[in-house]
Amino acid sequence: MAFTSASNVLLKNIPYQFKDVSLLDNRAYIGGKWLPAESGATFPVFDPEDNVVIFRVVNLTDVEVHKAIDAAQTAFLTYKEFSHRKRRQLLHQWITVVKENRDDLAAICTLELGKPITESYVTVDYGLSFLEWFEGEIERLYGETIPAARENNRIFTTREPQGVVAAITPWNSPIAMILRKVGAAIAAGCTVVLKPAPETPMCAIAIAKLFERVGYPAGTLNIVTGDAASSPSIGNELCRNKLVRHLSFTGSTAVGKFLNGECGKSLKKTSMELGGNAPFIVFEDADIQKAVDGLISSKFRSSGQTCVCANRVFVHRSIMSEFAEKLNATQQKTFVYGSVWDPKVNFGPLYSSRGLEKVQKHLEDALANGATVFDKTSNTENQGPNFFPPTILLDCNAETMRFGSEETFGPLAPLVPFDSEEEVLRLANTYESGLASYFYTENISRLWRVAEALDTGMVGVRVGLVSACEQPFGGVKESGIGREGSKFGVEDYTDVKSITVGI
Ligand SMILES: NC(=O)c1ccc[n+]([C@@H]2O[C@H](COP(=O)([O-])OP(=O)(O)OC[C@H]3O[C@@H](n4cnc5c(N)ncnc54)[C@H](O)[C@@H]3O)[C@@H](O)[C@H]2O)c1
Ligand SMILES: O=C[C@H](O)CS(=O)(=O)O
Repeated sequence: MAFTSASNVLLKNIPYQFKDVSLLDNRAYIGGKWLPAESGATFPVFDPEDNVVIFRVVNLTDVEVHKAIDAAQTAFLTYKEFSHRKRRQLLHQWITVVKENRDDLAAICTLELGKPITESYVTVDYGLSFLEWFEGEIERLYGETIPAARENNRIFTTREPQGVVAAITPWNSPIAMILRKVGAAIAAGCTVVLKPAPETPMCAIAIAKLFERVGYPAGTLNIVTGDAASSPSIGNELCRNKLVRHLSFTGSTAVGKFLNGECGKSLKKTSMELGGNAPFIVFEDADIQKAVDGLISSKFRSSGQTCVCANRVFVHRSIMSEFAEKLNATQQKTFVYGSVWDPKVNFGPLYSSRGLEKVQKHLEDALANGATVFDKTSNTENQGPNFFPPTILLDCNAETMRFGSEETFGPLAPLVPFDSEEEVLRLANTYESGLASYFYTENISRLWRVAEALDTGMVGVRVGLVSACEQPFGGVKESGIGREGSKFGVEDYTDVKSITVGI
């Protein structure tokens, strides 16, 4: 297998040869220029497989962020005059270059996130599906004519792009999260200042490298890299600068609440895609193997590191032992471990030691409060420092154990017994989050009752995966504001203007 350092940016040899090394850049992208931090500061990016530093990326402050916002505003004044047809044609070109560089993008995702390479291709294709959906939406951003009460008036509406969007994205599924957010804003006619997660900045930089090859005005997309948690001036600038019309955040509920509050001071529009704590309910009349397959695809996807992963697994007491047996047998047959560069491997490490610590704390807490581990997952030896195997817990209680009120974000499947529909709906709806929920039943009346009763933005019925470009993605309660993907995702970056004409 060829071992090569793709450029002086990549600080580690990997078993992959980049086709286009120009995608590997460690600088910020502002006003169409690739720039270092004015302070010269950089921050490290680690390989989750072995905690080795693989990149050092520029670490900006509000100084550069302010310049990026100015560049985005200047670009907006030009870009907003482009016809919808021209915007669609440009987006189609971006889609084409992303497709042409799919292999390198998947490799960068595997490098930064420790995602098995096959899963990285899935996340690139998932991100592409959003761009393709948004391309179709651009020329459907219709207005309306409205019958006026006053006879000599005529009223019509238009949908207008809001302007500069500040976008902040998380480390998990970085390519998809960036394209789902930035693609919608660009399709709507807005310009963007993107602050990617410090764990996966190179995915954002590579996407910007490809964006740059299309004929957008300089400053339409800007990338400001930095560890905003330890350098709050970045977030302060994005929240306070009055040229920013919309702050679109995907990340933890705690940070989302903070940013939403800050944006409230200048009454910015915000989109918030926050944390979840998905209940996964298996009723006594469910097809048990289908429910097991659904849980495998929800709970263990991306090693449990998605916002829509099942977090609390409620199983009717009468089928608990059969369900647990089938779940363990199925997960032992499903997962292949080893190097994330091996296309046969489908289960990778957690994204960092911080992620590992959180899952370990949830496991220890559950065991200390009466839970027991069901069997031991086989053949997981000799995995890296951030590896945590798929783990099934029995005798769990969602009201007394931490997983019941905190997002685990790892491959821990706590099975909680329940006895009635009323009890499980009360348990499912107690938590402040309301992103996704799932349930399995073969009873059609129960299907409608429970789908309508679950207090989440998205419900999966006899499926463990709800995410798709055509589906409005988002939560209620403390899981967020607004929807991404679908037609709603693009409309969220437009304002409806009403025009009344006297004749
Ligand atoms: N609802 C969704 O669509 C969705 C999708 C993916 C992840 N998530 C959630 O994201 C979380 C995991 O991602 P994470 O660990 O990157 O979350 P995080 O909130 O720690 O960070 C998310 C982003 O916010 C930035 N950030 C952190 N503090 C900031 C501040 N003070 N000012 C400005 N920016 C700041 C980070 O640098 C990163 O870019 C989980 O809770 C998961 O549920 C939600
Ligand atoms: O982790 C959060 C993602 O939005 C989940 S998904 O990749 O969209 O299913």
